[in-house]
Amino acid sequence: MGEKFISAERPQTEEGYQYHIACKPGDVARYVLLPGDPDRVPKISSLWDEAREIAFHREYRTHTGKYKGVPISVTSTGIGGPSTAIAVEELAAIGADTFIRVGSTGAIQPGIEIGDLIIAKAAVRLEGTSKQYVRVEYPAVADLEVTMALIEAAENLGVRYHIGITASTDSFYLGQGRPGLNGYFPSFARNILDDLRQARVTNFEMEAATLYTLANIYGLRAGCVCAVFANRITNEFGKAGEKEAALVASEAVKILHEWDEEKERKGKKIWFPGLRG
Ligand SMILES: O=P(O)(O)O[C@H]1O[C@H](CO)[C@@H](O)[C@H]1O
Ligand SMILES: O=c1cc[nH]c(=O)[nH]1
Repeated sequence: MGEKFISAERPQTEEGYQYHIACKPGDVARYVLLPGDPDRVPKISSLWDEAREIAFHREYRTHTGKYKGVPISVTSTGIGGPSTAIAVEELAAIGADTFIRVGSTGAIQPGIEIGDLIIAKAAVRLEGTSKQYVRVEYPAVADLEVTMALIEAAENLGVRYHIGITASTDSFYLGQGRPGLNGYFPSFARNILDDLRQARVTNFEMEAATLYTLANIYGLRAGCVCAVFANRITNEFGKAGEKEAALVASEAVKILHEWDEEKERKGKKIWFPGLRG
């Protein structure tokens, strides 16, 4: 990437390499999948027709390739809002406009099993990053098209999925109602899980609220599909559903690409079921 940056306000090199993600214009597709874990990047891109590693800098690992002929990228965000906001800022600056978080999550409602998928139609903003962008009353909502494409992909693939509201936290332990070290569990943390469950929140994870808030502010599209690793009702934990989430997200990109072409042909701003055919 080189070490000479042309601005402190928006650090990038003359070629347009972004300071954190180490990618430049042309390196990523308009559709970018966003797992938290850098190890998930090659697992996701191995499901595509072709892929190559573009960069791996800090927590940001990027692969670009094609899925069923459609240009697609994946960049890991690392854990939490701050690093996710940086990923969105820098990916959008080099041409990405559609994001799908491919995460893991903890389910807090009955009837959701380890390995099931949860598609988040909205996110409770329990993280801090989005609050540095806009007032707390602003909603963190998913894009309608991306969410519909995720649902269609999950249906086509025949996987078990749920649609819900995720709560995105800055803390995996206290913030998600888990006791800390040596049983540290203050009263404000003890009730969080039950309060959110009563409000029909489906799950906990740590990035969707930041992603949705920034996407709406900037006029980008974002959605989220997560594999359930933790069942907070039965106290089970298992790393299942990762491949299914990656397939659903990749397939959703193919669907979105078709819908985007259909919109273009018909001069429409948004895809809706009646447009089909
Ligand atoms: O598996 P990823 O995508 O990292 O997502 C979840 O896993 C991490 C916590 O274990 C947090 O990033 C949370 O959101
Ligand atoms: O319980 C969980 C599992 C995965 N990711 C989270 O943030 N929480």
